[in-house]
Amino acid sequence: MDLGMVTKDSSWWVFTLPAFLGSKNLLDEYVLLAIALASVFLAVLTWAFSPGGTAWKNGRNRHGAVQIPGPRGFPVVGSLFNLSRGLAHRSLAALAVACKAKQLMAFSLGGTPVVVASDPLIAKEILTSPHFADRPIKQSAKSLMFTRAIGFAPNGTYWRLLRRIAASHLFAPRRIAAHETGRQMDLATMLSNIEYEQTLDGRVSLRKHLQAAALNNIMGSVFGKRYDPTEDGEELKELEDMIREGFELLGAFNFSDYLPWISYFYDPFRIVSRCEELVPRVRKLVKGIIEEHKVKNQSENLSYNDDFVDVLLNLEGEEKLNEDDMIAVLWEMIFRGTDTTALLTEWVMAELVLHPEVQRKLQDELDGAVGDRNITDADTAKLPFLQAVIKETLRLHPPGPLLSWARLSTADVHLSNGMVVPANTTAMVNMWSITHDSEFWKDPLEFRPERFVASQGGTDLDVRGGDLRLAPFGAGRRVCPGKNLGLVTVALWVAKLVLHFNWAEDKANLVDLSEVLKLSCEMKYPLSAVTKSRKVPF
Ligand code: HEM
Repeated sequence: MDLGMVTKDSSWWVFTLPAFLGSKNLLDEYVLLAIALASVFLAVLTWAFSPGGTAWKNGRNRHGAVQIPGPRGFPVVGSLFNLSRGLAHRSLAALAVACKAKQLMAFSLGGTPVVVASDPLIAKEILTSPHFADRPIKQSAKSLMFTRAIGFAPNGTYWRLLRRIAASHLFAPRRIAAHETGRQMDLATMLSNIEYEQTLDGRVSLRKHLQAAALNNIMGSVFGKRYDPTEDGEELKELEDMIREGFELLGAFNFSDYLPWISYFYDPFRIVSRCEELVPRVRKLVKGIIEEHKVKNQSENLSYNDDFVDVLLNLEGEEKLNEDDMIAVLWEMIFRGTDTTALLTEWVMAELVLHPEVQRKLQDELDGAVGDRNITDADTAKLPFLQAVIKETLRLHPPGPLLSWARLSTADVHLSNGMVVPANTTAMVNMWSITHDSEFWKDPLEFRPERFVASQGGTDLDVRGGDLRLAPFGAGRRVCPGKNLGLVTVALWVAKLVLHFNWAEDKANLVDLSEVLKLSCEMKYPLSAVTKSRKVPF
C-alpha cells in the first residue's frame, strides 16, 4: 500500500495508520485527527462501561462487596452540569433517587471521582471517618490563602493546631459569653434601623440589616472593631467589597477545578486574576489591624473580652502563628461568620411571616420568660420553642445543603453497607436531601417546629453533629468550629426581632421561598415584611 497516495476520501481507519507506521508522507492534520478520534473512541468506551462515569473507570466503584451505583453523565465532563448551575442539592437528590443510590452515589466531575451520601448512617460513617478529614482544594481557596486557614488546611499538625486554638481560645464558651455585650449593641442598632425604615417606607427589607449586624458582630469578635456607616464609610465599603468579591470567587463553580486543561481557554469568572487582585487588599487591611493591636499594649494576661487578634498575638511556643498564617485564619473567620448567621436568620423570619400562629406562640414563650426586661443568651438557651424554630429552619433551609465544602479520602474507606470508597475520592453529604426525606421526617415539607419540642410529642434533637438526620454544621473532626457562636447569635437575633415587632407579609412583595445556591443557600428574593412595634424597649 502506498501511504503517500492516501486522500481525504479514504476510510477513517487509514488515518490511524501513519501514527503506527511513522509515515512522514501524510499531512500532520491526519495524524492529529487520528489521535483525537482514538481518544474520543476510548473515552466513549470507558464511559459506556463505567457506572459513575469516566472517573470511575477500571472498576473503581467495585472495590467492596457492593458496587457504588451512579450515573454515567457525559463522556469527559461526567456530571459537571448537574453541579455547575441551578440548585445542585436538588438535582443530586433527584439523580440519587433515579439511580437508586440514596445511600451512596458515585459520579464524575470531569476526571474527579465523587461520591454523595443522602443517608444519615452512611453520611455519619463518611464525616466521622479519620480517612475523610481532608478537603479537596479549590483553586480559588488556594489563591485566597485559605489553605493556611482552618477550613482548607490539609489534615496534619498545622490544621490540628488551628483546631486546638479555635476550641480552647477563639470559640471557648466563656469567650462567646464575653462577647454578648457586642451582640446586644449590634442588635439595638439593628432594631432602631428597622423601626426607622418601617416608618419611612412602610415596609422593611430585612437582609441589609442582618448583614450589617453580622459584619459588625464578627468584626467585633475577630478584630475588636465595629463600623458606623456615617463615620467609617470608606473603610466599611472597602471591607464589604472585599467580602463580596471573596464570596463570589469561592462560591463560583470553577470548571478548571475538575478539568485543569480548560483554564487555558475558558475562565469566564477570571478566577485567577481576580484572586491575585484581592489578596493584596486583604493583606493590607488585616495587616493594618494586626499592627494596631501590636501598638496597643498587649496585656500579660488575656481576658475573655479580648478579640481574636489579641488571642493570636498572645499565643506562645508551638502555638505561635506567623503573620501570614494569622492573616489567613482571621480572614477566614470574617468570611465564615458573616453570611451564614445573616441568611439563616432571614430564612427563620420568612417562615415566621408565613406562619403567624408560630410567631404568636414564640412571642408567648418570650413574653412569659422575660417580660419587659432585656433578653440574654442565657435566656435563649432555655427556651425550647425558640430553639425548635431555629432547628426547624435549619432542617428546611440548611445554609450549606451539601455541607458547603467537600471531604477527600486519604485511604480506602470501608462502609457498613459493603461499599468501599477508594482513596482520593471527593465525598459530599446531601444534607438537604436527608432533611427532606419522608423516610426520616414526617411531612418533611411542612414547617412544624413542634417536632423538636419533647413536651409536645417531638424529639429534642442535637443539631451539632450528633445526629446525622439533621447535621447542618457537619460532623466529625471537621465539624464547624463556629457552630455555638452561630447558634447563639441567631437565637438572640430572632428572639429580639420577634419580641420587639410583629412581622406580617408585605402584600406588594409576597414571601417567596425560592433558593439560590452561592457559597451558601440563600433566599433568592430578599425578605420584605411589614413590622409593627410591640412597645417592648430595645
Ligand atoms: C449558621 C451558621 C453556620 C453554619 C450553618 C455553618 C456550617 C458549616 C459547615 C456545614 C461546615 C463544614 C463541616 C464539615 O465538613 O463537616 C463548616 C465548617 C466551618 N465553619 Fe461553619 N457554619 C456556621 C457558622 C460559622 C461561624 C460563625 C464560623 C466562624 C466565625 C464558622 C467557621 C467555620 C470553619 C472555620 C469551618 C472549617 C472547619 C474545618 O474544616 O476544620 N462557621 N461550617
